Amino acid sequence: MRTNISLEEALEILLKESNQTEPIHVPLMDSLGSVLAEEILSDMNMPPFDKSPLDGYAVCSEDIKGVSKENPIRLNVIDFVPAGYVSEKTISKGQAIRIMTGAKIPEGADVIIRFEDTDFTDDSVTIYTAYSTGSNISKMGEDMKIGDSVIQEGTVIDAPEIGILATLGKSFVQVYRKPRIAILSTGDELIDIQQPLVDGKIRNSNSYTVAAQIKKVGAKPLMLGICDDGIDTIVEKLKSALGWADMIITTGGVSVGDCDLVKEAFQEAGAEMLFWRVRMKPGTPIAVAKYGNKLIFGLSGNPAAAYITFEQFVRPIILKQMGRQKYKLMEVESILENGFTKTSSQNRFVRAHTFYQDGKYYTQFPEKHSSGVLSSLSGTNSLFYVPSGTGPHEAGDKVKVQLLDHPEVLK
Ligand SMILES: Nc1nc2c(c(=O)[nH]1)N[C@H]1C(S)=C(S)[C@@H](COP(=O)(O)OP(=O)(O)OC[C@H]3O[C@@H](n4cnc5c(N)ncnc54)[C@H](O)[C@@H]3O)O[C@H]1N2
Ligand code: MOO
Ligand SMILES: [Mg+2]
Repeated sequence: MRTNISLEEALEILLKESNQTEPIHVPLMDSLGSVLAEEILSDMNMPPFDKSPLDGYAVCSEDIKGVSKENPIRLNVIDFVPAGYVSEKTISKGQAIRIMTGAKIPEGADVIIRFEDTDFTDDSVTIYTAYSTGSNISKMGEDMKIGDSVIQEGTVIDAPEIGILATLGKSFVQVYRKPRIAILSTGDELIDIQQPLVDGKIRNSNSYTVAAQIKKVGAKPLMLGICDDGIDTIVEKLKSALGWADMIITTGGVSVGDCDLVKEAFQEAGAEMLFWRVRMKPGTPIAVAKYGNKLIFGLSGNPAAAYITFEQFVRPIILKQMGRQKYKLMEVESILENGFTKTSSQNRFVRAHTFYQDGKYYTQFPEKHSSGVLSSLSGTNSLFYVPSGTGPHEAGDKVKVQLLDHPEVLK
């Protein structure tokens, strides 16, 4: 087992040990946010027929050659065709068909003239401008042609992709499966959130925070609840979860305390330790093991440490497993709104709120930022990164900030 490794080493080990899930077929609407595991070829032309992009009149360009305001032409209107219908008439010399946006162009017509450029009665239309052949016609296949590769494998399915797949009639789509992730909170001091507080105990918040983080990344959390600090209980819970979970996340019990037996439990359950302790604050005592191709993360019990190490290590691994090619948090240069008085001997992540104004990012951070404090995480959307050996920082300093939850992760 490696110990006291750098952030970069930890991430490198994890990325090497993580595998993409297998492709599965899911109903179209369940594919939102997943990565497409197939190339989508169009098996149709879109639009499937030449269609009108305007409400107006379908005419033949020959008929309106040379017309002008001074020399207009009057055509007989022989039919009316709304979208969704097909005119059975063919336009001959001197004739026009009243047509609505989205309707198929009638036989014999090669130009559409919008209402605003005509004068019309029930059975005639007067045209004052000449248009060349093909004007105002949406050609068959102008959006997609048969055989076009319209969505590449590896694309993250967002609303436009859902629309394209719907256009092509795909009610099921092949995507990389969302990993199932078991969450176990360890600690004799923990009680369920429905329980009243008892002296010496606290409610289990970590399971909920981590489950929410997993959901936000797009994977499937399953809370195993609370488990005491006894090694046998932890091993039993781990073994049962290893049967169905793709990944297990535990919180608590990874430091050096007498009751911190989670690392030992990982090994007792048959897993091989990959590393313990990363040179970062908060979250130093993170422990990671592997069981076959499944990763088991032992996050610190301190709520902010668990939250931040999830963002640094678990989130990119889940994204990679789901087939994402971009899984790193977006990092920007930002101007500090308040000072940070600490010098840091460790790489430190400070919870922060970052906003964008007039072309620049600005960052503020709350007063309370110790790893046991959860409340001040509310409203934060970023992490101010203080590399070891740097600081203190003054208001106005330009610093590096990681944006959590940035839409960039979607692509
Ligand atoms: N002698 C040393 N003591 C500690 C060190 C050290 O290096 N030497 N490291 C400290 C650091 S840093 C951290 S971080 C914590 C990590 O502790 P553990 O991962 O072992 O976690 P626990 O001891 O179980 O709990 C820590 C803290 O978090 C609370 N907790 C635990 N689970 C939950 C939960 N599900 N929901 C809410 N809060 C939870 C727990 O009650 C403790 O207060 O170790 C330091 N100690
Ligand atoms: O690593 Mo701990 O989370 O610093 O307090
Ligand atoms: Mg402990």
